[in-house]
Amino acid sequence: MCKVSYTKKYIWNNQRCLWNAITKKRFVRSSVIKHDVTSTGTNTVMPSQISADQVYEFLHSHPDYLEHYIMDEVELEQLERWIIRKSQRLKKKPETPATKNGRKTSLSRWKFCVHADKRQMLQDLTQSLQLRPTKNQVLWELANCICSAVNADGFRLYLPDPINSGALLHYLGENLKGDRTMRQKGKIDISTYVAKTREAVRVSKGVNDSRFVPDLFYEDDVGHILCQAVMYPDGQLAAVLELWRRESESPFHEEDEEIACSYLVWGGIALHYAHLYLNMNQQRKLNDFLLTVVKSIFQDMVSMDLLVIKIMNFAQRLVDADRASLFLVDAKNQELYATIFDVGVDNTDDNTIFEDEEFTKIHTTKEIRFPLGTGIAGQVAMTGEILNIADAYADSRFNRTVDQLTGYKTNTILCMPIFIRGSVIGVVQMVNKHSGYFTKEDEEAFEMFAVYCGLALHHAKLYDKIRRSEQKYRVALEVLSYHNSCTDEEVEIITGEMPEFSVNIDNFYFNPFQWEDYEKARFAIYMFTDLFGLTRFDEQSLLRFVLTVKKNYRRVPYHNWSHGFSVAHCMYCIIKNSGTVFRSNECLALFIGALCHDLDHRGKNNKFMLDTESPLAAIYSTSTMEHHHFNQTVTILQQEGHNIFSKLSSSEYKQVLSLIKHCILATDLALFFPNKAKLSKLIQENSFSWNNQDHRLLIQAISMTASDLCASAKPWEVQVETVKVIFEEFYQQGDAERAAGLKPIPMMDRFQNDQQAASQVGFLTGICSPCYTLLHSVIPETKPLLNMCQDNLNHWTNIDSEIQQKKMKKNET
Ligand SMILES: Nc1nc2c(ncn2[C@@H]2O[C@@H]3COP(=O)(O)O[C@H]3[C@H]2O)c(=O)[nH]1
Repeated sequence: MCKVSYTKKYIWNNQRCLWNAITKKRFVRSSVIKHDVTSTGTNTVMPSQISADQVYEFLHSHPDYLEHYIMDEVELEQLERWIIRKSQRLKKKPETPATKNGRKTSLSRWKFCVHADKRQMLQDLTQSLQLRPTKNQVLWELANCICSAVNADGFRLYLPDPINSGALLHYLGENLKGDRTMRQKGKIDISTYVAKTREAVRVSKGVNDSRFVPDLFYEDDVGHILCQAVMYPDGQLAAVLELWRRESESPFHEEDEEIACSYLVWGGIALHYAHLYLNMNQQRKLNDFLLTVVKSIFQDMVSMDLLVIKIMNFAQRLVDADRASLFLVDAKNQELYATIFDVGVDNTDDNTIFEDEEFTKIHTTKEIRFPLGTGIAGQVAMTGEILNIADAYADSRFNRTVDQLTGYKTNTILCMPIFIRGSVIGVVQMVNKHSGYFTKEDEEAFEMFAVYCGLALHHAKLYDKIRRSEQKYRVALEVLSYHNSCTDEEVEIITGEMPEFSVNIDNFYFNPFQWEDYEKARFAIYMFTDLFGLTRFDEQSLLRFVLTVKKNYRRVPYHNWSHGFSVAHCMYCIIKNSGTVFRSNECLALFIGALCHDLDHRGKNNKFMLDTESPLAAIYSTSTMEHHHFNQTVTILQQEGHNIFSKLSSSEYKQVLSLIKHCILATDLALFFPNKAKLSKLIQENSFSWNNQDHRLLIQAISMTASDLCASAKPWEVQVETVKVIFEEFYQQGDAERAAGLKPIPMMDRFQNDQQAASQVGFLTGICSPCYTLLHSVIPETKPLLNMCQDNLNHWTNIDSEIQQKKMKKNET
């Protein structure tokens, strides 16, 4: 007690002395300083003069005094500045460090160590992260730094076992080894203790510590241990660092612990940022990859299998697996079979894998097949749940036969189901993680890849289906074109000299009904030749074309070959009688357009197609049938030996085809009304011009409608004959509508046939008469059409009046 108070007093006295000597006066070694001391304490005895040598001597022989002084009086920042300055001086000029028991003291070693500058340490960490960007690498570097800073002889780094919670794995710089957890009669090893408590532990051999198992010194040579927890800033355990010194060295001190601690604080931050950096990097890579995958799904439609392999390859590198396989479900046989098996790691750069077709070795085999439910893959396929297996051979579900077959040893497995529309279509398997086991993060990343695998497979299946239906479509088209094309015999029949026609067909009064179908074909060929000659056209193609067109009109009551022919005939008369108003290619389009304008008509109108949701209406929502008629025209032209335009230049061909489309679409009565309004306006304003392309298109469209409705502009007998078949077709549509649960309009209802005359009056008044009036205004030579239409209208009006009178009389009686 007495000694203690003496020491305190002694220290206090000498502190005062030193304080004055160092801080109040200029301190020059070996010089004498005159010094007036003002006493502030009653016990103080101060020498009036003190030399620098004396101070130096004093401090040298009283290191404890110096330490107390520095601890009490020197600011931490000042202390750090000294340390840095000192370490920089030492870097330039190495000094022999002070030794204690033949080795550096902990504190001095820290000062000498280059890592005393923590900035340097952070730089080193960042650099190592760039070289090997893994979290474990940062920890490894950090451990090396601390080991060097506290002058430990070695260290062991333990990482939390991702699968076995609470257990640790020994990290050897590259890989993880074994389960570190050791338990013995309620005791655990040091690292597990530190992991659990997060307390730092300093212990030396021979010291019996009841907290740990006795075999804590795993190597004979290890004499002292300093074990500390490495934490993330969020308080999670990143690792446990176990530093050790040989038995011959001094034990770890509190300072060593503090040094390590200070490094660990910085290291924890570095680790946190490393984590962010890695995450960001990985996310960027992932985004780039997924973008490429999606692009590839839409662009490389044909190579979807390759895409699946690429996806797997990327996933494989992401989870660091040695092998990857894809098994597909064979639902019929309740089996799984390997389509992609044993894909090795591909080391190509992520950006190049999509350019390199031969990027990976792929073994595809159908020989690896096993029942659903067998093995890990079978289990996943059955349950649809992910399996992460740390030790395949210890798992009873593991199917060893595949290993026996391949000679490859499976240790760890990550197996994921692939779903398409809620059902498992296959499983993708990652085998043997290069270090340790597949983690929760691996599972999450892999899950997303399984989704993309599913997407790619789904697309592969869809494209396969499309390819197959394309082939089927081709076959169907071949069959169809065989049956829908004219035969050589048919061509033979109409080949040769055109017979002399006893009638003058160049007139609007011509009755198409009096001729047989073949004769109509002959007339059609004649009209074409008459209009265009045969110098620009191949005769054989023309024969085949006309005969095939004839064949492609269905045997419906009205919209049949007769109708097609009579419309072409009317157009022929318009062209013939209108002089040179239409240009050659326009005539070509008008005539061929008229001949083909109702190809493959089914006797039902556009509204019916829409109402009954026919596939045609799904393809063309407006002018449904007219689009189809044009398509049929093109299809016939494309058949072998049918292209009547083969001698035209490509620009002429394009122009004629585009005009044909315009002409055929114009036969949709829905388009007549706007066309009528436009042309009426032009005529009223007297601004119609044959030099204006739009006006020309307009009059072509009106000419098509006029030809299409020519039955109403024929002599009365022809009109009556035609109306019979028109209404028969209308009634058939009405019947079909009724059968489909729809209510037919009165005109199409066979039970309201007394409406025919009234309907004709309406039709001729509202549509036909305005059409021929307009046509007559622009092409006066079409006057007969207008006249006949007017005649027919008068007939129908009279008939309708009679019917109305009869009805009225009937009602009166
Ligand atoms: N009511 C009535 N409609 C007709 C007559 N002639 C043609 N049509 C209709 O007019 C339409 C013109 O285009 P489509 O040939 O497709 O179908 C035709 C028929 O629906 C007719 O004399 N009377």
